[in-house]
Amino acid sequence: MALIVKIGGSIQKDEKDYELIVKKIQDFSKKSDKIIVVTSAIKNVTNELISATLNTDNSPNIVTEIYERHIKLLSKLADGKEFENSFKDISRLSDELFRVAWSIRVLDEVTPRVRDYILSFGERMATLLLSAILRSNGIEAEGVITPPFITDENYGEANVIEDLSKKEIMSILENVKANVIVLPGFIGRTKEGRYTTLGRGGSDYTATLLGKLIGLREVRLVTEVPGIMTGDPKKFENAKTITRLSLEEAIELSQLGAKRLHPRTFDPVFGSDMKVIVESLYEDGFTMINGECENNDGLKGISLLDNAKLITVESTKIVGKIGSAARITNEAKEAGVNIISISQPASETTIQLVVDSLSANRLLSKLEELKGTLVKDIEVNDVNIVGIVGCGIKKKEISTKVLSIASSYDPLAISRGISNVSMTFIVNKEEGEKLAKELHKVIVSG
Ligand SMILES: Nc1ncnc2c1ncn2[C@@H]1O[C@H](COP(=O)(O)OP(=O)(O)O)[C@@H](O)[C@H]1O
Ligand SMILES: N[C@@H](CC(=O)OP(=O)(O)O)C(=O)O
Repeated sequence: MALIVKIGGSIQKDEKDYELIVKKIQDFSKKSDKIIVVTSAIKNVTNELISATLNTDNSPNIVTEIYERHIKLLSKLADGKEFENSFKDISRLSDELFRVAWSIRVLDEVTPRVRDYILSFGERMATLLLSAILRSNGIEAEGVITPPFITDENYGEANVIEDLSKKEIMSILENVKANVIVLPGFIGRTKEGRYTTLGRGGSDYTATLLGKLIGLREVRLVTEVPGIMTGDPKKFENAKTITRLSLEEAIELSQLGAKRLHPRTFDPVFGSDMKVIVESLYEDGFTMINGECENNDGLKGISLLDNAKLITVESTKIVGKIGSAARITNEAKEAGVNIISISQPASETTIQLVVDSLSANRLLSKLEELKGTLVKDIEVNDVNIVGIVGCGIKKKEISTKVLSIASSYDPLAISRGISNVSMTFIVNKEEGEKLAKELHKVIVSG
């Protein structure tokens, strides 16, 4: 039976990492006759390519540095004919990237389509590098740099057209005879062949969606942390690995930002018996995601989003007026701003939206235009979003405990997530970390 193994960007930074990746693929090869490796861009490359699109003056320097990093790794980890051939392939791709970098420098303009084209080089170069390293270590591997998915033209967050993508993938599988196939995560292309991206963290989603389309039972997401943990280990010192998550819990945690997973990572698992395992390259420990809530499930994990704004739109003109909320949310759509949370009291005198701080100004300038007609006042507050996830929260004694802790932080809004397995609290910016840490203590102490 084939297996999908996703290799994250966090674990592709130096020679040692690649030695461990080779070993991991060799171990999997003993158990599976076909391995589909999905790779992310190497560490930090997507961020650097994004910065090239934002600082166009510096873009040729940024892409030169990216090229040199790939070649340095290749020269350390591949030799002879393998080095020569892959050096040529990576250089050819980099020439193309370099030409685009110069074009955006001259034009000083980057459309969403060009941005995705530029980002696509990260995963494509990583595919060439990783497959060359695997071959140099005696693994029969082939890299295919054409994205496996056909998508719509929603650049930056493209939607996969599943039936066309399935045909594409089946034809790749038929044509590639090697035991190990390396494919680029995160990217797709339109029917016309233009590059698209699936959204940040999209390689995890590539892996699970490939699993669904091929009909596989197991997808492994290999990263730098030993699974999905009770909290981000960089923020919560005593965070522990969560051994098992039901599908609903995993969906809630990924939506709330855990392990920087793409929010749709677990959608493909619905209605299938596929299990997803998140594991570390460096240490033991993993999280298994599959199945439904179990009776003894308690609280599992916490997330803290610490860069959000609460926008309160006030007006008596909203009261009882059909379509008011739609007008306001439409402004967000027009401004290209994702609404993280939305609420309205039954008196209908306010509508509250929580959005990412970085995009808040775009929405605010649109809402200002409604002043005098639909909107009377607009208030803006810096807030944190604290989410707690676990099937156990369905139990009254557990939800009461969580609510009693949260109530002492005077939450501005409280909401519940899918199948009732999460609670989210919007609190003032200064309170978020304290509340998250107190709730995390409850999770860790069991
Ligand atoms: N609940 C969590 N469990 C594990 N890691 C988390 C969690 N929340 C945030 N993270 C962060 O996610 C990082 C791994 O995600 P990412 O850098 O995207 O890995 P990769 O590149 O391997 O996909 C970790 O270093 C960790 O700091
Ligand atoms: N390289 C893309 C896609 C991805 O999933 O990366 P990673 O596996 O390193 O999170 C990003 O940074 O968004």
